[in-house]
Amino acid sequence: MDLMDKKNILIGDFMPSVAFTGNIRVGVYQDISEPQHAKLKNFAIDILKRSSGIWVSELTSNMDVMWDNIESTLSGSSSAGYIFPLQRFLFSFFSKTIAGADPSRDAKIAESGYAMLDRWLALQVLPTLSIGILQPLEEIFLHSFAYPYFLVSGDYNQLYQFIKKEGKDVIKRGETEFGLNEDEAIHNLLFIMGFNAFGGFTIFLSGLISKIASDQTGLQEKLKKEARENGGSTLSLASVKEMHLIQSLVYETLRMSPPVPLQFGRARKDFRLTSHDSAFDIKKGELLCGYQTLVMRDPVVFDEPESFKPDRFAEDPQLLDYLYWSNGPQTGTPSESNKQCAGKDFITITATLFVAHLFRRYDSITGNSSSITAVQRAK
Ligand code: HEM
Repeated sequence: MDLMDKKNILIGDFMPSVAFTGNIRVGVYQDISEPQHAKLKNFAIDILKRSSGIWVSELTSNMDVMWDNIESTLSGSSSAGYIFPLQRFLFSFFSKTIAGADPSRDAKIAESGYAMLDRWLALQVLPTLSIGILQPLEEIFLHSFAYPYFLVSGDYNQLYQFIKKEGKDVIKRGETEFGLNEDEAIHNLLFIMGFNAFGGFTIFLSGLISKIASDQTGLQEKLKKEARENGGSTLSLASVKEMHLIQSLVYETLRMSPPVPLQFGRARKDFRLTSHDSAFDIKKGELLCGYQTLVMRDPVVFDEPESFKPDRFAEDPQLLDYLYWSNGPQTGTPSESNKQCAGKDFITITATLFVAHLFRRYDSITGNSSSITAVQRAK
């Protein structure tokens, strides 16, 4: 971090208006040199630690709602789209674990909270997203201007009021233990919950479900065996330590398809950037972009880098030093002195439990990148 300044460049040199976050620059946009970054990062890390007691029970109960929903659609149709059921599950799960707020206490939020977040997210990232429309039309019509906040202000205000009312305990801790004011605590909570957690997991888990559901190599049998023979009769955070193949599958999915593939940094000073075989002179103030999808397919590090090998990391755990999806190595520790994802460990644990729970519930699932076409309940 002594080389790179991360101020205001989460998604490149374009930054959405701070109106989207209550006119506050939330922690993710702050560089470690800014005093507020440490408070906000420690707040985020603390939230996760404190919710560890309810994490697994909330995860499994909300997942059951999601799978029930998908099964009920499948009972009357040949396929069931899973993106919206997945997002409903994520919204409810993260509201409770991150903000301590129960959506079932607010009918409108319980019904549409996930869609409100989708609209709020879309307007912020659309100017930087490639959605594959014929060029130059995409540049002209989608990427040439920032979208105004007023289009989603109604949604955001409702989410704000929901967190303010139902997330009182977490907000109070932000105030008393991390020196935040009420507004800073709420807007940062909403950002962590909505942008980082909900946004990141929507991309990550849809990719993971798709990979598993479309597999033709016999992987499901192996995952099922491990999920049922290890980790105790009730899943817990500790179960993950006994599920080496499922964990490795999760890492391999993050290696091949990092949910946040681009990372940006502005050079604090002149320096020389070296790779295995080249060197580049970087000038102070230049904006660098790291493309994780390429970095994590480095043939010098990874054997057959373009092949998806679910047991790759179980076979060679030292490769975790080169797994960078969280803006730092998987063996690193997120802290106030770096910009590594605060949720790094919870994310891989959560995804491992997601797969373990799936194979305790089902013998097999079939589907593609958006739909489930068949499930077979565990016999
Ligand atoms: C699959 C889900 C997730 C992915 C892929 C992901 C990925 C990332 C990445 C790549 C960054 C660095 C961004 C940058 O500065 O360029 C980041 C930062 C961050 N993430 Fe995550 N994240 C996920 C979920 C979460 C969750 C559940 C939390 C909950 C606490 C979280 C909290 C944060 C925070 C607070 C930062 C900013 C760190 C800082 O300012 O030092 N993320 N995340």
